[in-house]
Order: sequence, then C-alpha cells, then structure tokens
Amino acid sequence: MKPSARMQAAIELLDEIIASSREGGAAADTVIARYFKSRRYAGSKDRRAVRELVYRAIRRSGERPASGRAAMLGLADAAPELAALFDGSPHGPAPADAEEEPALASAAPDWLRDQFDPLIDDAELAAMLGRAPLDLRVNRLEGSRDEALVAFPEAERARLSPIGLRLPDGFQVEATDAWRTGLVEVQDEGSQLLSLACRAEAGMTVLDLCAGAGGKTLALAAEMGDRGRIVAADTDRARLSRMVPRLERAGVSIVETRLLDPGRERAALADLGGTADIVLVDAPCSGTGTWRRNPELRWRLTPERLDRLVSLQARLLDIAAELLRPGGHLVYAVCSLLEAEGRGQAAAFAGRHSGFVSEVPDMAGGRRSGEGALLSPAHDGTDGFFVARWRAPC
Ligand SMILES: C[S@@+](CC[C@H](N)C(=O)[O-])C[C@H]1O[C@@H](n2cnc3c(N)ncnc32)[C@H](O)[C@@H]1O
Repeated sequence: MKPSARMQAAIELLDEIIASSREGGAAADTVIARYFKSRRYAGSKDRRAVRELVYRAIRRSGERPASGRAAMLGLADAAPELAALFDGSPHGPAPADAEEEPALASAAPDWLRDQFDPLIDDAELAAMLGRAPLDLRVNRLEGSRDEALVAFPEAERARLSPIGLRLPDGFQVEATDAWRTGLVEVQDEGSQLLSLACRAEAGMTVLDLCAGAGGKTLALAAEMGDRGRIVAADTDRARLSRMVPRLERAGVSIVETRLLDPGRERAALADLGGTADIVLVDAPCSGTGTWRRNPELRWRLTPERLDRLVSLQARLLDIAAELLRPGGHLVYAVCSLLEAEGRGQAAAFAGRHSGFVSEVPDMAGGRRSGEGALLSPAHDGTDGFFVARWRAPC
C-alpha cells in the first residue's frame, strides 16, 4: 500500500471506531482486526503503519471527533509529512478543503476534566495517554521470578511488584513455553500490586465478586498456594468461561466459578453469607486508568454512564459487606482515576457502614487518596487504580 492509501485506510477505520464508540459496539482493536480480515492485500507492514496512525489520532482527541477525516486532519496539522498524504491520488484521501474543521487536540473530554482525583494533574493526564508497558506476573505455583528471568532474558524485574517482570514492547509472550506451562501470565503491574494488597493466605475463603476472566483470581490463588477456596463470580458468562483454561494452565484447583444474574447477585451468593475471609470487589468502572491501552474509552463514557457505574459499585460493595465473616476484609478496586469511583465511593461506603474500619492498603507504590490509595501511570508507571480496604466489625 502507498502511504496515501494507508492514510485513507486509517480514516475509514477511524470512522468505524467512532461509530462503534457512539453505539457501544466493538473496541478499536476488534474493529481493526475485522477490517484487515477482509483486506488480505494489506501486508504486515501496512497493518502496523495503519494501526499506528489510527492510535495516534485516537490519543490526540479527548472528545469523539466528528469523523475519521477530521481526526486525521487534526493529526496532520502538526505533521507536514501526514498533511502531504491528502493528495487526491486514486486510493488516497481527497485534498484538504479550507472549510474543513480538523478535530481539536485534548487529553480528556471537557465534561470530565474536573472529575479526576485531586492527585491527577496535567503530567498524570499526559502519562495516561502514553504507551502501556508489557508486564508479566510470575505464577509462584509454577516457579520463582528468577526462574522466569531465565526463560525471559530480555525482561527486567518490575520496579514495585515482587512477582512482576517487564518486557520490551511487542514481545510475543503467548508463543513461549513459559506462558504455555503457566509460569507467567500477562498482567499489568498495578493489578499485581492490588492483588497482593488483598493479603490472601492459604486456607482462606475468598470471594472475587467481579472476577471477569480471572486476572486477579489467578493471582489470589497463587498467593494462597492453591490451598483454601475461591469463589469467582461475574455476570458475564463469556468472561467467566475464558477463566477456565487459564486456571488449568496455571495449575490452580481451588477456584469455583459462579455466574450471577444482574440484580439478583445476593440470592446467588447467599450460601457465603458471613463466611468470607476476603471479598474482592474489582468493580466495573469507567476504565479511565487504562486509557494507555484503550484511549478510545474517552469517547464512550458519558455522565449518565458514569452515574450508573457509581450506583452499581455502591450496590456491589453493600452486597460484599454482608458476605464477610466478622473481622474479614473487604477490598474495593477500580481501574479508574475519577474521584466519584475512587475516594468518593470509598467515603460513601464508610458513611453507610460505620462499623467497618478503614485500613490503608499495604501496597508498594501508590499515594494515599482519601480512605484508599491511588496507583497512577506517571507516579507508579502502572495503569491507574484506586484501592481501598476495610475490616468488617467483629
Ligand atoms: C474490572 S472488570 C473485572 C476484571 C477482573 N477482576 C480481572 O482481574 O481480570 C469488572 C467485572 O465486573 C463484572 N460485573 C458487571 N456487573 C456485575 C455484577 N452486577 N456483579 C458481578 N460482576 C459484575 C463485569 O462483567 C466485569 O467482568
């Protein structure tokens, strides 16, 4: 493909990604994969170059752009080599018209700018749009970090997580024996740190209330030495089923998955009432802490959606509180850097449950934020997370 044809492909893809974000459809990565499936003429270099252009344009636009062309014209504003590709050639984009309005550059949508945790400044906002590193968690059930370093000589030890490794960009982890045999899992260092902050131990009963495909479940099972019981619950059948092969690969046997009906979680979890040593609520959230990986999430969030998420988080926290044994621990986590989902949510919980004692999570890295702690891309080099921890009344 000629450079101008790559530019046209990026514009078409952006149109699809914009529509998908408006309609709650597939994520950008999925849209890109589908696009190239039906365009076999595009070689791997073309795909890489188009993808790179698409993500540069997404990162530049905090607000959802009017069109792919507007997004690309905005990007081309400060890049003459890109502007030159609007050349009207047969497969390239038409020349820019003086009347056309390029998309404006911004880090976040306007309505969201004053909603961040007070610790999030302009440097943090910029880092939230950088590139995420490739992190691995070493599965202590299968070996040590030193053993994993032998398997991955190109890796370095993670700065904060004692079970983390950091690999160069683009490394094909899933093609390695170490991954196939369960010695490592791909997991952001922040997720590792908050899993460790749960302080799960062998023999405990642990409920992972929003377990998804099991990223934290696997980490908790390893901390427990695969001894005790973990109930991994979620309302999403597809995610829960993706956990099963991961458990097998990691050599984990103590996890039972449980599919919940949205709105009827209490009934499905009633047998655990008053028995759990730890309940982890890794709640559904805005994902603002993962913009490095999914920058188009900025185009999907609305004030109404944020309100719905905050209510759901509060409801899940209240359910979790009923399932703990006296003196058990509740851990709340969100991959969000918004105040309402983080310290605001934690303060509201504390107001509703005065018997619960707040314990600032014992975690490498992070900064105190209200009742909890905040991990962030600029300060910690991790995805953004808010984590809070309480002890249930005895
Ligand atoms: C942040 S993700 C969890 C990620 C997962 N813990 C991990 O480490 O990979 C939030 C999860 O909450 C689930 N969820 C949404 N509503 C829920 C509900 N009412 N009860 C339980 N889980 C719910 C979503 O399906 C999603 O998998």
